[in-house]
Amino acid sequence: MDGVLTDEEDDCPELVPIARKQAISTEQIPVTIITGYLGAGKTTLLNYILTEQHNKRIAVILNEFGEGSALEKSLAVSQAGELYEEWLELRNGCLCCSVKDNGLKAIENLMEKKGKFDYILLETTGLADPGAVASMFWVDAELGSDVYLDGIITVIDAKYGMKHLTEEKPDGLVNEAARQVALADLAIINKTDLVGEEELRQLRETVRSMNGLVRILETQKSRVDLSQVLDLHSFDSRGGARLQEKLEAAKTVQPHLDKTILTVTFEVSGSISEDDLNVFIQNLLWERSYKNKAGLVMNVIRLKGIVSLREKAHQMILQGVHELYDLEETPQVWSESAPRVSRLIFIGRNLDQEVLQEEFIAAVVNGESMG
Ligand SMILES: Nc1nc2c(ncn2[C@@H]2O[C@H](COP(=O)(O)OP(=O)(O)OP(=O)(O)O)[C@@H](O)[C@H]2O)c(=O)[nH]1
Ligand SMILES: [Zn+2]
Repeated sequence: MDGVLTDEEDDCPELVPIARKQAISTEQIPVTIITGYLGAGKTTLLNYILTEQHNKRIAVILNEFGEGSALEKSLAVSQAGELYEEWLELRNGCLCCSVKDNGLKAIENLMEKKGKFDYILLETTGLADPGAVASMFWVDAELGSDVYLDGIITVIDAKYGMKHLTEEKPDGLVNEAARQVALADLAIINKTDLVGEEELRQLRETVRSMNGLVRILETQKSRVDLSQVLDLHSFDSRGGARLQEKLEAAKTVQPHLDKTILTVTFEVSGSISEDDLNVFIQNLLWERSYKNKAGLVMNVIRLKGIVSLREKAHQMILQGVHELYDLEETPQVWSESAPRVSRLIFIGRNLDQEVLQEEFIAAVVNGESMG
């Protein structure tokens, strides 16, 4: 890059897919995002984790990003029972960049003032889109930040969850509760004391049909086994082996309602070139050029995969959240004796398994015919 950076360029770094990323150092602090509809039990979960967990210094952040148009937002952080507040200044025009810069800066400021935390729990407000918050931590972690995204937990109300998940929004958008389930690495169905076994089973199946990757726990008063909640490594290569198992077990499920979120998955043998994979993903996430058989544009909220790149001896993990995606090398080497297989899973709306698989196969074949 040449010459002087203008203020604007300085404030709004360009978003580019990052292929090479440094291994996560032990210095980086995990961030777990806790989301879920109003009253589902997020705060109860936070408090449970704080009382159960005695050997970690946990900072709790209550988040209001992306809501309203106020120019300043506060970030409340509690540690060891004390509450601190940091103010975020949202600069003109570019909300996502401002939130990204300032949210992390606020956390870094806090660590300077209060000493390092071992873990950050971030509770979003009930109507927030956790995708925006997730991408803030996810992208920046790759730029050498102090924090990294460990996982997204969605708390679901056993009694009212089904109503929230199946609510249709008048504008045809995906409702907030469904979006939160689509993004989740872990779904906690809470308040099981309020429902019968059949009601619980239906909710569990609905959650499963929306998100074929999510781990589901059922709780009362958000009491969970902490080892299933913290240090999930859902966004980095340390979660690779677990992801491979999940991908092999995942199935495309036909949803009951056609406007709902669904999961589709497929596997394709052979290898794809990195360029062709980028084109496939960018057509899907950025150009929005893939449509289902009804002619509706596919809308992917989350994607994951283990992919065989022609250029690589190692398995690659592919991850996507909304428009962001990332490809990371895993420690796992492809076996010489067995054929290579790429497995992908997509969570979103208007997805068609056959169409996606055909597009992916076309990209694999394209690379082969090029030599
Ligand atoms: N019956 C029952 N009530 C519960 C359970 N877990 C939490 N609650 C209650 O549900 C209410 C809401 O819980 P919170 O933890 O505040 O929920 P939240 O998701 O943080 O709510 P908001 O921040 O307002 O969106 C509280 O009154 C809790 O005591 C449960 O397992 N069973
Ligand atoms: Zn709360």
